[in-house]
Amino acid sequence: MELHLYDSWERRVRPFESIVPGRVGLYCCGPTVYDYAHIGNLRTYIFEDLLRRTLQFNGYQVQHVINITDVGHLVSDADDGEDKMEKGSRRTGKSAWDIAAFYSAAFMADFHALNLLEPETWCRATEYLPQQIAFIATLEQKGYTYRTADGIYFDTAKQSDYGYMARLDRHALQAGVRVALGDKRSATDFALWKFSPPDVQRQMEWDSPWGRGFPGWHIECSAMSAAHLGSWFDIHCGGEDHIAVHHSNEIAQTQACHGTRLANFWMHGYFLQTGSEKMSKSSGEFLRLQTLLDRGIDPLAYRYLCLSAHYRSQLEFSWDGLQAAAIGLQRLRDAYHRWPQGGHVDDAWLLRFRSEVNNDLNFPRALALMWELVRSDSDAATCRATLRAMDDVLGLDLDNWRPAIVEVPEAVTQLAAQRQAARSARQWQEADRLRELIRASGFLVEDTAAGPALKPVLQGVAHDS
Ligand SMILES: Nc1ncnc2c1ncn2[C@@H]1O[C@H](COP(=O)(O)OP(=O)(O)OP(=O)(O)O)[C@@H](O)[C@H]1O
Ligand SMILES: [Zn+2]
Repeated sequence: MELHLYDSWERRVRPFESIVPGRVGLYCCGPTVYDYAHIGNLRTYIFEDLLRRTLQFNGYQVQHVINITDVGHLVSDADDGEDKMEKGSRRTGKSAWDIAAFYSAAFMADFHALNLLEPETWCRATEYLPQQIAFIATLEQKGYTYRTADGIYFDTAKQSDYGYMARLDRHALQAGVRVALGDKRSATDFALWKFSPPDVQRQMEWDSPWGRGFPGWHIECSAMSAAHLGSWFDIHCGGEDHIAVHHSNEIAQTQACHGTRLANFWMHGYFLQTGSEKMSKSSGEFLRLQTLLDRGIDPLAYRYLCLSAHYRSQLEFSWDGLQAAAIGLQRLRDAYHRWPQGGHVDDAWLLRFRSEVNNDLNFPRALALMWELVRSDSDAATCRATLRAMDDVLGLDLDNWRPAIVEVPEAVTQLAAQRQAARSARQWQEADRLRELIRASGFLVEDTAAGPALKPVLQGVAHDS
């Protein structure tokens, strides 16, 4: 099956063809580095990584760009809140520049722990001021901007199809608007350049033809994606919340400046939810990847969990779900490493796998197919080689996994010895009681030909079934 992807612009799954044969330009909106990423944010990057791996699996060379938002993302979409970076600076007592460096590094650590492929380019908004200023100047020349007391704004009334991707009803929106507009002419208008406030010293600010200040959040992505991929490239991604505002505004600016809607395909990852709410930094439970690590959960178990839900459906987080994913991953690793090396990929299985992932990244089905292979009576070496090929797309890094060396506590060793003695004396009930005590201490006893062996519960799960 040829690759088919859902395009939020057309709101349908359609065949994917790259603009330049064999090559794909992919731009993903990156983190705002004022705090740690939560695992909801990370779900979106996992989806984008799966997209990229699927493109590569289909033979495309992918030019992947991710930006780092280190200025201009205001706490409110209405352009009247504080810059998240300056707020983060107050919260931590460090400079905005320092927290940008600190949280970028933390983000990179999460990124690598999830086995996400390194993009060709990371770009920081603060390093692209000339490009953003030039973009705004062109919009001004073309008559799309106006000035207020606090900045330069984009005039959305100049575009009859503003907000098309979100199917925004601008008139209904305007009539129902409750927020103060300030000097804005319309609720959908957005800041391109904000002036530094006269009374507060900003840490991040620059000179511009309009006065000292800083760029709006949306302009950075239009300017940086165009700088690296041109003003018409293949795929632009982000989380579902970006459809209505951030991406609608990127499209509006680019249409005005370059006459394109920036990307041929617009793709969006749906939220990780806690209860009925989006996981977010400001509300609900804020779970970091480190929180999972602290509980002894492998980051790749979270990746596995994300594979089990389609990217266009919301995923409700639960510890039970994550634990089930950890067990599934461990069983897979055990199976993979039990099988001998030296086999050949079974093309028929791989073709079936391809048709699942090529069907708008249907990873839940691809995962099910992979389990069908694991449970099949195919030759073991062939299974290993085929699973290895599938893992190029799944990214579970099966090949590099090694069992952790876990030290068995002395008390557990003693319980195992007592159990062995009970077995020798044919005291089966006592032996079972001791087995349960050992399990409660986090270990399983396996009776092998060489005598009893102790394994940590998670590692031993595969043999339990
Ligand atoms: N709960 C979530 N599930 C999946 N993706 C999310 C979630 N929340 C945000 N995202 C996505 O994460 C990416 C990074 O967003 P960013 O760093 O700007 O955080 P944010 O949107 O400010 O997060 P928050 O709303 O928690 O403050 C974006 O693509 C965004 O759409
Ligand atoms: Zn963006």
